Amino acid sequence: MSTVALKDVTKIWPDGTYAVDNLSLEVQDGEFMVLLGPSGCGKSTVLRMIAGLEDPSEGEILLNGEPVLELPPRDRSIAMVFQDFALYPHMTVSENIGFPLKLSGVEPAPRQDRVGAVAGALGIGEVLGRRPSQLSGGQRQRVAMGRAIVRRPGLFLMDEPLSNLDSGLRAELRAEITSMTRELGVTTMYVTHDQAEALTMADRVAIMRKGILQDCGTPTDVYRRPATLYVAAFLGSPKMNLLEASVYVHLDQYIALNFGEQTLYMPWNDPRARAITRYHGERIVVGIRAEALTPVTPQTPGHILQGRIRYLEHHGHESLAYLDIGATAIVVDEMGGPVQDQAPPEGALKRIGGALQRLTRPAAPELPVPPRSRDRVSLLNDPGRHARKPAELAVRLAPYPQVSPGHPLAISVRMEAVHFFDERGDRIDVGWR
Ligand SMILES: Nc1ncnc2c1ncn2[C@@H]1O[C@H](COP(=O)(O)OP(=O)(O)OP(=O)(O)O)[C@@H](O)[C@H]1O
Repeated sequence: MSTVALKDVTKIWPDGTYAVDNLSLEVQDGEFMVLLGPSGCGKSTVLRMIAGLEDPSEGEILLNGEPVLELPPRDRSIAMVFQDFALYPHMTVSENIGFPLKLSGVEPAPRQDRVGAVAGALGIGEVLGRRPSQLSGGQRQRVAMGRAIVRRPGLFLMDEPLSNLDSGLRAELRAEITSMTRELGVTTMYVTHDQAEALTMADRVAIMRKGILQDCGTPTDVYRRPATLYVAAFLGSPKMNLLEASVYVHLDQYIALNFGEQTLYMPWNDPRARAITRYHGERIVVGIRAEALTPVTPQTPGHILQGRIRYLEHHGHESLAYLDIGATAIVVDEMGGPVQDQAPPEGALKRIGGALQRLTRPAAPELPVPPRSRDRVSLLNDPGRHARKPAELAVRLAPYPQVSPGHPLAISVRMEAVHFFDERGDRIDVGWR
């Protein structure tokens, strides 16, 4: 039995960098929790604090309900596997896996039994007598996992364990890791920047950006109802269409979402209508995934956008059309660098609250400093703070469709699958999850 709880955990490096900012997260017994986010967002630092390799600057970490910050790493019943694992080159696979048991004084016979069982579960029972140099990359990673798991830890921490492997092997090991950890019932925290890995492996996914937790839920939750604009932009391929819209409320009738040249009308009986009423006369971000869009004949009634194909991408099993619809797209910064509290250098490019800004003056007081606890500032109302560009609406088409760039295309929008975000990037919706 092993549970993990992080309470208001912050890690500030000596240079002032916030690697992790006020993180609270609970992992249930036997759960497979994936920490997902771009490079530098603080994922590894979270694992290292749980393992006891780093101390938090603030906050509390509990294992099985007990505070562990005073406990040295070896007493935490944790096993960790990294991207760059090191096996002992002069030892056989069997000796490598059994080494932690030997260190803790387990007799050779039971040791051999446990090594055999773990190697069998990992599909490396046939190579127990080989040395690491005689193994493939995938086999070596399995040995590293075997060595970590053989002590039957309460908690398994994995930091991008598959990132050095080729894509075929990654997919294969993905399935093996999840079935192994579920079979053993061991609580697992798994770090990756690969959304496919996160969505296929996790019971729940925690998505981080610049040290701040953005969302946490099942893969279906975070994909279908992302809590923030950032999560909406980060998950999914093709990327979610994020369009700037002006809101006009016609009480008891409908809400008009104006994209510049075109308007969608949300009926008044839509459960989200009341929440959007607050934004009358303001701009919001409307998020539409490609799967919520269907090409239709031009005169089809309903929620229709008229567009013109700008370019096509053929992916074999489908084609993607990118349409000019006369709208403006919001570009969300995906960089995962931590929040810097220092004044940036003159003329530097600094990303603030999801936006890219060229700073012409060095004066820190004039900078729009994001609120410390919430890395969000207005995305829409200050032209200096966000990137916008003409929208290219991504739409799925059949493979090799009979259309070409320049072709007009009418698109039906499934309104119930549309997402709404406010100027700070928070989801607009009531009781949404
Ligand atoms: N020992 C350290 N001293 C100072 N800064 C550090 C230290 N370790 C990490 N950082 C910084 O803290 C931030 C978070 O790093 P961390 O390794 O946790 O990110 P990550 O999300 O795991 O990234 P990656 O996927 O690239 O490993 C980064 O900006 C990193 O440069």
